Amino acid sequence: MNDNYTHVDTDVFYITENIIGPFEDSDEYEQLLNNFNSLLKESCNCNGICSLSCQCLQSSGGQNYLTYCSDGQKKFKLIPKTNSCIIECNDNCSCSVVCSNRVVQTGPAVSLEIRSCDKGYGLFTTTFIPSGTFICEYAGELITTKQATVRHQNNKTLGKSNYIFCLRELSSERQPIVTIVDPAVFGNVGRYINHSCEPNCIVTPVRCGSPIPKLAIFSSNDIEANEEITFNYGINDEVNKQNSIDRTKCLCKSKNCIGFMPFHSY
Ligand SMILES: C[S@@+](CC[C@H](N)C(=O)[O-])C[C@H]1O[C@@H](n2cnc3c(N)ncnc32)[C@H](O)[C@@H]1O
Repeated sequence: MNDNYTHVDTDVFYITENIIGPFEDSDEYEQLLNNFNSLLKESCNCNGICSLSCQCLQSSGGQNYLTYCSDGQKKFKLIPKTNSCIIECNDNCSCSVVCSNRVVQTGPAVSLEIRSCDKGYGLFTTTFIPSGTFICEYAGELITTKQATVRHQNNKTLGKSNYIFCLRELSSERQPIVTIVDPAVFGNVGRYINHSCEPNCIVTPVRCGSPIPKLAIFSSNDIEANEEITFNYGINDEVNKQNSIDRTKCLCKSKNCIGFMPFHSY
């Protein structure tokens, strides 16, 4: 993976991809570890560049990315879908490493910059980013719901910022799949992305050879140079709009701001 970013503070360790969180004596941890050490069952046996019959694209419910050329370079745009299942070709596939179904695994956009702002640090772009572009992964420690609850409570007690992100999906058998990432101490450049009630990015689960999805951040609008990269930390979370007691004030300054940060439950 091509990722040359570094952290500003020395007490944060740079990782380019998710790592497994601390050992815990629980079934949930055992399952998490098992998934972390497993390979995704989907792979393709295409030759060279994949076509629409590629098994990974078929398992994704169709094409994931549109390929286009800009400034003489091959670029990719996320194709919006009703089902958000994205399976990229991976190390177990026989296709070329430059097949057009490998985007998130190649690493973050190169124009990102960590800057100080009114929310602490924030992530900005130094150049224009078109809508549908892969920005970066939100990578950190993969933790259980129990660990997330403990860490969240500790952060609250100590007045520390919370970095934990919880992604909920439904499997094809309608079973809940929960992925929790904490980049507070071990994380990549994605940990600097702040929340906005009117964001310019979305988080999409993307599977690249592992059953555990990467939390991939894509632009949902065109983003101008020097604009801050944001996503909504609690989209579809109805609790969001409920009482504001004990909630962190939101500083996103958007005209649709609900006034406080999304509620966390794991
Ligand atoms: C994933 S981190 C984002 C980067 C962080 N600002 C930093 O300095 O490292 C999430 C934390 O940033 C702060 N934050 C993010 N979005 C915010 C917003 N819209 N309003 C206020 N604080 C925000 C909160 O402290 C939150 O717990």
